[in-house]
Amino acid sequence: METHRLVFTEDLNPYGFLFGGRLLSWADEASYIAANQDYPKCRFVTIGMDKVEFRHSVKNGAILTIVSEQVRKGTTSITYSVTIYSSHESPDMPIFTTNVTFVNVDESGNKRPL
Ligand SMILES: CCCCCCCCCCCCCCCC(=O)SCCNC(=O)CCNC(=O)[C@H](O)C(C)(C)COP(=O)(O)OP(=O)(O)OC[C@H]1O[C@@H](n2cnc3c(N)ncnc32)[C@H](O)[C@@H]1OP(=O)(O)O
Repeated sequence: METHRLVFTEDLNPYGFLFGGRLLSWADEASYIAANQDYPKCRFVTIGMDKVEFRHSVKNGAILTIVSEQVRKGTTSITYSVTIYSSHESPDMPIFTTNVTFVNVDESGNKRPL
């Protein structure tokens, strides 16, 4: 699944670049939407995100492309890779990558098979 975000002033940190927490939130949300589309009957919560590194600062006005793809299916969990590109950088050079894992839970919050 591919989605986009436009970086606004309210997304920036005090130095004038995109706040890292906002990027993590968008990565989580995009992969959640992908998982929800792939498994519409499941109720997913995020259990973990792999190591994250911020090696490219992102400026105001950048259009981000967020690509989420399923990379692993377990018993109760599902993992999505998230790759983010910026319109201010080369189109073949991601500015951020990680994996996000979700667990399928019941109405009481207990894990259950996919
Ligand atoms: C009525 C109204 C309806 C409204 C409808 C609205 C719909 C609109 C919804 C929007 C919603 C957005 C959703 C956002 C997503 C959150 O923001 S969720 C909020 C943050 N997350 C949480 O609160 C989850 C808290 N964690 C937990 O409750 C428990 O850890 C869980 C999830 C029940 C799992 O139980 P556990 O005993 O800790 O799990 P455990 O057996 O260790 O591992 C379970 C699986 O996870 C894997 N795993 C464990 N740790 C890790 C790790 N660190 N990394 C990767 N995998 C791991 C295990 O390998 C295992 O996989 P399987 O082999 O079964 O496939």
